[in-house]
Amino acid sequence: MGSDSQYQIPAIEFTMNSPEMDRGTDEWYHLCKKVREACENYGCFEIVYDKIPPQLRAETFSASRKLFSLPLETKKQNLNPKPYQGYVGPSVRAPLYEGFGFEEASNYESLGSLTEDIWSHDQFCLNLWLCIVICLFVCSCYICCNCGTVISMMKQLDELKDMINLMILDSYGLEETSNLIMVSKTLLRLQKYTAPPSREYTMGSPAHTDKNFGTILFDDQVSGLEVQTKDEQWVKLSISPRSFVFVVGDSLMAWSNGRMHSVNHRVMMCGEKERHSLAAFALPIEGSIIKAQKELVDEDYPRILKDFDYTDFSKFIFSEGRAIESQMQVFAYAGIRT
Ligand SMILES: O=C(O)CCC(=O)C(=O)O
Ligand SMILES: [Fe+2]
Repeated sequence: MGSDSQYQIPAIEFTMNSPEMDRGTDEWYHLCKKVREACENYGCFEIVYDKIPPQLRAETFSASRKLFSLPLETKKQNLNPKPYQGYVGPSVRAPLYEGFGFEEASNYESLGSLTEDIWSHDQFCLNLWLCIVICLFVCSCYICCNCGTVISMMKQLDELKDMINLMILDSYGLEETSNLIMVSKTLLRLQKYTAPPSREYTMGSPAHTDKNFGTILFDDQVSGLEVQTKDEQWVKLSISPRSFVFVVGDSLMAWSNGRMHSVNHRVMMCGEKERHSLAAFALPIEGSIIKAQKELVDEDYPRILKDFDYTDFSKFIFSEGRAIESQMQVFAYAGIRT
C-alpha cells in the first residue's frame, strides 16, 4: 500500500521565459531529454509549473464543487453515449467516485455554439444543464463567481500539453508536422472522491493505465493518487501545490513502440476529507490510427504492436465483460505474437 516514502517520481521544472523553454537551445534539448527519460523510466513525472496561478486552480475546484453539489437529476443531464465522457455516478466498482467528462473541452468555439443553441430556443433556461456549463465555461457576467474559470484552465492545460508533446517529439528527433500526438483533442474530467465512511484506506479508483496519449492531472491537495513502480510496488504521490502530474497512456506507449511506459495508477482514499481532481486527457482524434513511429523501431526495439484504430480499440475495451483497467488490453487487442 502506498507506503514507500523513499520513492519519488522525477520533478521537472518548466521555468517560463528561461532558455530551457526556448525551443532549439541546448537547454531546451536538455529539458526534452529529462522529459523523455521520465516517461520511459517512470511513465509519469511531476511538472513544476508556475505559469498557472494558484488562484486559477482554487477557482477551478470551487467551480467543480458547485457542479458536484447539484441535484443528481441535473448532473445526469451531462449525457454522453461514450463511456466516461459524460456524468459518472458512484458505482459498485468505485463507490466513492463521481466524475464529469467534457468531451469538447478544448473546442472553445463549440462551447460558444452551445450558447447560441440556447438563445435560439427563445427561453433563457431551456436546459438547466447547458446554462450551468455555459456559466462555468464561457460566460463573463458578474452575477456568478466562477465565470469562464474552467475554460481559462483548459486553455492553459492545452498549452502545457502541446509543449510536452513537442518536447517528446524533439527528444526523439521526430518531425512535428502532422504528427498524431500534436493533433490530439482534450477530454476534461472533473472528479470527486468522497471520504471513505470508515475513514480507512479504501479504493477510490481501481488500478488502471490510461488508454489515451497522455494525461495532465492535479488535485486539491488531498492526496490519493498512487503509481505502481516497475518492480510492482504501490507508492503514494506527494505533489507540490504548484505542480501537475503528467501520466503516459497506452497510446503513447504504442506510438513510441514501447519505449515510453504507460504506468499503472489508482486512487486510494483515507481520512475524512473528500478529494477533488482534474484530469485533461489528450485523446487521439476520431479515425486516428495509432502506429509505432518507424524511427523508433530497431533491433533493440522490435515492433511490439500492430497499427490500430483508436476508436475501435475504445469500443473493444468498453465491450461487455472486459476489465477496462488492465494495461494488457492493448496487447490483447493489437499485440504481435512472437
Ligand atoms: O483523480 C486522480 O488523481 C486520478 C484519476 C485517474 O487516474 C483517471 O481519471 O484516469
Ligand atoms: Fe488514470
